[in-house]
Order: sequence, then C-alpha cells, then structure tokens
Amino acid sequence: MDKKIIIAPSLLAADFSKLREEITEVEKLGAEYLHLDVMDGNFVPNISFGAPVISSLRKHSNLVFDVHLMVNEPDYLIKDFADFSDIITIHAEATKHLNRTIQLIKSFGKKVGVALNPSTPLDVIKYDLDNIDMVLIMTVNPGFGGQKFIPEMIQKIKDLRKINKNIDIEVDGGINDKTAKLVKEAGANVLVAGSYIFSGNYKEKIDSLK
Ligand SMILES: O=C(CO)[C@H](O)[C@H](O)COP(=O)(O)O
Ligand SMILES: [Fe+2]
Repeated sequence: MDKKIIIAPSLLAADFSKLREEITEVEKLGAEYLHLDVMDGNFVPNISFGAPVISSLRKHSNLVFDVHLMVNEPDYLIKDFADFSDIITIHAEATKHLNRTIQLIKSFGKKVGVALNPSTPLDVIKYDLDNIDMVLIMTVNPGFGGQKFIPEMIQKIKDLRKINKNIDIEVDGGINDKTAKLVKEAGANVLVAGSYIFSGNYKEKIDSLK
C-alpha cells in the first residue's frame, strides 16, 4: 500500500523576520510537518537556529515539529529538544554510538529519525532499522538550503524501500515539483522543501509537491 505523502516545509528558507506568520501560512495551506534544521557550525559549516527559537514557535503551531539535528555528538541536546519536538533526527555520521543515541531519543517517547549523507551507505543502519521511525535520505550535502538535487539518491531511496515497506522515508535537499515526482516514485513519502516552497506562491508550491 502506498504511504501518504507528507509535506515538510523547511524553516531555513522562510523569512526569519516573521517566522510565526510563515508557519501559520504553511499550516493553513496543508503542510503537515515543519522541518527545523539545527546546525552547529561543526558537523556542517553553517549555523542556523537552536532550541530557544524552536520552543518559542511551538505554542503557535500544531504542525509536527520535525527537527533535523546537523550537530556533532548530539546526545547533550536530546533532553532539551524532546520538550518541543515530535520527531528528532540525528545524523548517523555525527554520533560514535548510533544505537545509544537512538535509544536516548526513544527514552523521551519521541519518534526517531536517522539521516544519511549522500555518500553514507544504507548498511550503517541495517541493524537499527527496527528502532527507527524515519530514515532521512539527504539529497544534497547538508549545511545549506538552495542546493541542487543529487540524482544518484533515487537508487538509494529505491534500495531502502525494497528493504522496508513501512518505514517513513524522508528526502531533504533540492526538492521541487520535478524532483518530488522522482522521489515519490522511488518510494519516499516525507518531502522536505525549503527554497521551493518559500519562493513564490506557497499554495501552488505545496499542492504541486503533493
Ligand atoms: O537540511 C537542509 C540543509 O542541510 C535543509 O532542510 C534543506 O537544504 C532544504 O533546503 P532546500 O529545499 O532549499 O534544498
Ligand atoms: Fe534538513
């Protein structure tokens, strides 16, 4: 059975001077998740926003808060983020003890996502798949919005969908109306889009991704 397609606008591309209005708008237009990119300037070369910004938005939205931690050794952040997140996604490349970090997120009753950089093989999560709710296949190298989709990731999505029919497969980076079609056909069901949605007509953009 095909999984429902979920749209997750990435706050990174929103107008930072009016975040509350931006998230209210995308929620009204049919987005289900809000994708929140936390960058530490270490795992990735960029710094974005952190817990204070996200927690202050929590009371203004019913969207599923989908936090993408691009942070080295993220265990120290999990307890704080659990207070206002629904899904916490960590990078397999960023933690020495992936299984421990997964268990830590689960201990707070939160959904667990594991992100894989474009060059990271699916094998690294083979023995953890039963404990993961969502796999985030990075379709660009992490750290920046507005990059070009890496087409080789289509095969990676197909390979994962073949291994597991039920797991949520999220894609992140370079998603637009054209790449959305390709990733959906390959088996992805959670589509993150930043620059595509937040440039232009939000309704048309969200509808075109679905
Ligand atoms: O994790 C990310 C970057 O590391 C962002 O979620 C991603 O880049 C979304 O931006 P865009 O849709 O503009 O590519
Ligand atoms: Fe992201």
